[in-house]
Amino acid sequence: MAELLEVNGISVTFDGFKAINNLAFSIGYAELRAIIGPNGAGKTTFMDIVTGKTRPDEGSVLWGEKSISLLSKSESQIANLGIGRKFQKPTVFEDQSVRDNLMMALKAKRTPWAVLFHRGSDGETARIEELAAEIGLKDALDRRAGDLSHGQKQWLEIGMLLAQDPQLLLVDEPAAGMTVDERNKTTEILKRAAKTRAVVVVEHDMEFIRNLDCKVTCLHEGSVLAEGSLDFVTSNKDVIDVYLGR
Ligand SMILES: Nc1ncnc2c1ncn2[C@@H]1O[C@H](COP(=O)(O)OP(=O)(O)OP(=O)(O)O)[C@@H](O)[C@H]1O
Repeated sequence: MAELLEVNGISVTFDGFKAINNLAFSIGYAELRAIIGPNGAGKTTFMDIVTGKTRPDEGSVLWGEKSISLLSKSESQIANLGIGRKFQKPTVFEDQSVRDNLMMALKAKRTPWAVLFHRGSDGETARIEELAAEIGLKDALDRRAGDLSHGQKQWLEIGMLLAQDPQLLLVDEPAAGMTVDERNKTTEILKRAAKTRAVVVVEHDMEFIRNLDCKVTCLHEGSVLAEGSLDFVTSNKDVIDVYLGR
């Protein structure tokens, strides 16, 4: 398959309400994509479908070179195939250090066989330092995660996901509650991460999306309303009408 993820014709109905309506979406192997859309557009439901939390009533969700159908996979199987998800609220182990949080995430990736023969390696220490540098927390490795700022906790959680080496990372509203400086750093982290994997960012903050400088998909009523550059999407008449509630 030319793309990493190809979603076609998916629909989901909750109690007679069509939350996702014949949605098509695809993303390449190393691509950054922003998903926008008004409240209730179906952004969260879409991510729930990709991660196996919600099953569509129809359509296909194909993954990777072998076009594996994700619809027959459980949530944990999908995670193991290489799809990581970051929810809006950071969930780190507050009483553990940044280093230990990253270490736990690295260990979670290992197969039972590798865990059995694990002795703790230089390679692992180096990988933790590399991850900490990627998320701008190299100087905070020995700090208690609970003492980090909101932005730093978000980066730590992104680092914990990167430790598991996902091929696709889904990130829900990363900029919410961040200072301008934290937002800028988050932009850098996500752009860097997308150089070697696919990253999908669901976000309401248009300035943040502009700085991501990537293709944008606008959802509305469970379908793609417009797709392209941010300027292209935000100058689309249907998008303007939806955002202005017309
Ligand atoms: N489990 C559910 N049962 C019933 N309705 C649901 C369920 N999950 C989502 N919906 C409805 O489906 C629609 C799409 O919701 P979804 O949360 O995917 O939108 P969203 O684009 O993520 O919105 P927001 O930007 O507010 O997070 C909404 O109208 C929502 O109320």
